[in-house]
Amino acid sequence: MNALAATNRNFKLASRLLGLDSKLEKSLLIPFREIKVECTIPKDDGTLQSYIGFRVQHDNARGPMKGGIRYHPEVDPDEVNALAQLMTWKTAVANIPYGGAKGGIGCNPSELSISELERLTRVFTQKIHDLIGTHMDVPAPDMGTGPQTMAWILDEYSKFHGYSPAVVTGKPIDLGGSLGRDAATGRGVLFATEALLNENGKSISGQRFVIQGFGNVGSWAAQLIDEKGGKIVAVSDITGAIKNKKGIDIPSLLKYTKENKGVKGFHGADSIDSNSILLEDCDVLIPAALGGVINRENANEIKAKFIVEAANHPTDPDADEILKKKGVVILPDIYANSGGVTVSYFEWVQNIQGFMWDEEKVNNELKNYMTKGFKDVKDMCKTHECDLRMGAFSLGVNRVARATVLRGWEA
Ligand SMILES: NC(=O)C1=CN([C@@H]2O[C@H](COP(=O)(O)OP(=O)(O)OC[C@H]3O[C@@H](n4cnc5c(N)ncnc54)[C@H](O)[C@@H]3O)[C@@H](O)[C@H]2O)C=CC1
Ligand SMILES: O=C(O)CCC(=O)C(=O)O
Repeated sequence: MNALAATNRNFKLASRLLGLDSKLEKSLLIPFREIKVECTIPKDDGTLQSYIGFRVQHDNARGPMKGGIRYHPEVDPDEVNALAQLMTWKTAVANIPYGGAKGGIGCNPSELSISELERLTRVFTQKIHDLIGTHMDVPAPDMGTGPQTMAWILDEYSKFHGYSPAVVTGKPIDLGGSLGRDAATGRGVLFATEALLNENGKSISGQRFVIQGFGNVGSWAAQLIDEKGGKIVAVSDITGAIKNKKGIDIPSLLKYTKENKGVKGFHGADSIDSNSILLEDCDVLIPAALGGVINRENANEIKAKFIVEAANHPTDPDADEILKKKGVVILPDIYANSGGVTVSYFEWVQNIQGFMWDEEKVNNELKNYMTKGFKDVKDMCKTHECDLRMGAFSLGVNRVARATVLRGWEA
């Protein structure tokens, strides 16, 4: 099932649980605005190359639209639409005053030089600068982008609108980025996993983890889980997959991946087939890369007891059904990976106040939000007698529906 069909399906199930008016349901599904722009840049060899950039602004009932920008060859309009919609429910689940958006450029960032990436980012910003802004739509990093990408957007945007640090989050600290934002999604995954395991009478220490993806989210989650005594038995990224039943030495792997640009060839573990990473024996599986990776083809073979969705929409609805029957508990993306956008919110607040928080305050506040989010999701599960995904969707959809109605919706 494609990402948009899967996200729409989950939304509709939640809408039925809540008994939403059918016209309101339809209106909540339709994006506020979809932007598609042509971005042509000169490559380093002087030839011209064109790319397509997208920004889907899904909903702004609760505040400015918010969400990352992804650079990946598989970026397409349906996927960006789905990701933008997920941001709307995610910011509502986190209870931060934002709507949802997502953007992306169909490109392979590993095949572009730094100066080509800079030109592409600046052209994209020139094309969308009138449609983003501190109180309109605030981009952030996602797959294939990072603090440097945000710095270029900030600089290009500021040429048109004056210096505007709060137009993007996930910036370098020197440009007003927040302490703790780099680690925030991984740290949020840690807090979310702790909440789930504690509820099931377990703790991080002593559990075996498998992580797919070792970029920003996966590597921070691995580091923080390792520090808490969790045993990470397998890890993969685009270069390959590795396994060590006794537990991978994560500090050494972090050092190795910095020097070698991937996990492939790491000596402290055996190389395994990348396709089998999700099927490895473990207690907690953390997909932290692409969407749709857990599907009807492999769900039956998954051995984990818990899945914590660090990636966006890693599990499609067919797999949800299969895993539910197997008794696997899934902590859904719109709660589990909300630590990133929550600290983005703290960054935006700091920029607007012109006052910088210390890292301890950021991490403590993040823990408060993640703990409250888990309780709110569980309360919805109790009210509607549903699983965690529907608990999170009904929580998010209900908050957005209430804001929409208060702002003047009439059926
Ligand atoms: N960066 C953030 O703050 C947030 C990211 N996310 C989600 O987390 C996921 C990962 O994002 P980031 O870590 O930021 O991206 P990233 O670009 O820093 O890292 C992506 C990782 O996935 C790996 N990867 C790519 N294709 C793969 C494949 N076919 N098999 C195995 N690994 C593969 C890459 O090698 C890399 O290790 C995405 O789904 C993103 O939407 C969600 C919330 C916030
Ligand atoms: O930090 C943000 O604003 C957005 C992060 C994001 O794109 C996501 O949560 O999927």
